[in-house]
Amino acid sequence: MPKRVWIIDDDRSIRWVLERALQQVDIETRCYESGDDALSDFYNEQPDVVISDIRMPGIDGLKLLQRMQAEAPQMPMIIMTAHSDLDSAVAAYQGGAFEYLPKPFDVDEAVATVQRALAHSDEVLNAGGTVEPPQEAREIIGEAPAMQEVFRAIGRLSTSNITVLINGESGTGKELVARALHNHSPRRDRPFIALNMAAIPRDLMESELFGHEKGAFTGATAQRAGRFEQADGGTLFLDEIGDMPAETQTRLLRVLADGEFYRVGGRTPVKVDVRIIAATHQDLEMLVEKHQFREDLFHRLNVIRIHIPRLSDRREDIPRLAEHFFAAAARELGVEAKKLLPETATFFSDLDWPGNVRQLENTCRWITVMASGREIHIEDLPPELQQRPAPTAIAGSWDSALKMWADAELAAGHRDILAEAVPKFERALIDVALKHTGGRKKEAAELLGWGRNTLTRKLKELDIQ
Ligand SMILES: Nc1ncnc2c1ncn2[C@@H]1O[C@H](COP(=O)(O)OP(=O)(O)OP(=O)(O)O)[C@@H](O)[C@H]1O
Repeated sequence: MPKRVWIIDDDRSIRWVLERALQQVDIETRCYESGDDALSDFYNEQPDVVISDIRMPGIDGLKLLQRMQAEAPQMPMIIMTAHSDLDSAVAAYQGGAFEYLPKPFDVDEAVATVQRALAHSDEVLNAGGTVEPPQEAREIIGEAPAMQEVFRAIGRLSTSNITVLINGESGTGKELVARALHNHSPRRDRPFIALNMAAIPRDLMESELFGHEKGAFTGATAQRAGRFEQADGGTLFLDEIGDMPAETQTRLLRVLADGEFYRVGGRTPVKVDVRIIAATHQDLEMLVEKHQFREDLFHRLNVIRIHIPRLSDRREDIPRLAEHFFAAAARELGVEAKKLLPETATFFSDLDWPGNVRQLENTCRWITVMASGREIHIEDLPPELQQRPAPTAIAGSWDSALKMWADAELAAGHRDILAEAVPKFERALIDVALKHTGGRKKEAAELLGWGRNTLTRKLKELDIQ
């Protein structure tokens, strides 16, 4: 069925532009000059997505949002306005808008937003009505080679239903990748169910996974479907699989082999078709060796393995990730997005981030709340991050910071970049050497590996006092 989008704007040219752009991607559109006209139709039939201006004669876009949300809370609405003031953006999000588009907007961007809203409404329908965070919150950022490798794997697996085992430290984005695998798989229109083994009490695990019959145990007052049944036709994401108790491992293995199972206390087998994606931060091979994880189950899960690098192994992604999290935090909190000053970005990229992307995300949220200015200085960072980065972190990454700088310079159209970089480089080394020798030039020259005269000449050239 073609998707239907309503466009509501008193400006004819906007209606026309959006209508044409959406029709080109096979989206059915209907246009309204006023919110009141749209509303009276809305009580009879509803589109998949509404895109509406705020300021219009008659009912305004925000009130319209309120009325439509009351009628159809699951339907995504996109709010646009020429007056891209903070207040209307905040009001739009608080009113439950899916996205806010300040005018003038790029038409492609508007179309992409509508498509995201449509995908979101599909997802909500499939999830049985629970509202999940907007799609763009799940964008995976990764230009580092190791992340490109992950993307390629997602692409290659997009036509298959094969079992995948994801490895990576806590907070590296395992769940995000699992969702991406699902969203790019033939099962994308079916449910994605995530379950964290480490978060479920042992004695509830079986009933959580396989459901139970009424009366199976004290408190089982009604029959309940387990996660396997809920995920039928779709994907079941088993996070922290290394924490699965031995007896559940045995049951899981049987389900994977037979494609059927019994609810707790049940006698009739339940058949399901579920794709398993498992994840762990542990070394499963080692758990197998120590007899803490069944070897046969390990082999069933370990068909395709995706490794997600720790954040400190993809430092080049840190500035973009930070920017992404600042934008998200700003939206959540209804404030302007913070921006890292270049030296703060470098400092960020040099940190070790033991909590990986999740720690970076939390830090960006903390800064958004705590820092007063828009531009973030090193002093604005949480105190525990302000200590000097470990020497290995510095040694390992100054060249990547340099590369980032060069990249930005060239992207900005600057030329002759060595002429700027080399003196900076020399000045930095000379400064540090002089600091180490308390300003004594002869020794500093030695530390640098220069003759004394060379240092004197350089000091003059670089105008260092
Ligand atoms: N490459 C990325 N781009 C954007 N956001 C990311 C990226 N990687 C992780 N995140 C975000 O960081 C947070 C942690 O990611 P996620 O929950 O997927 O990690 P995890 O490896 O499953 O963690 P755990 O093992 O602790 O459950 C999430 O909010 C996720 O959206």
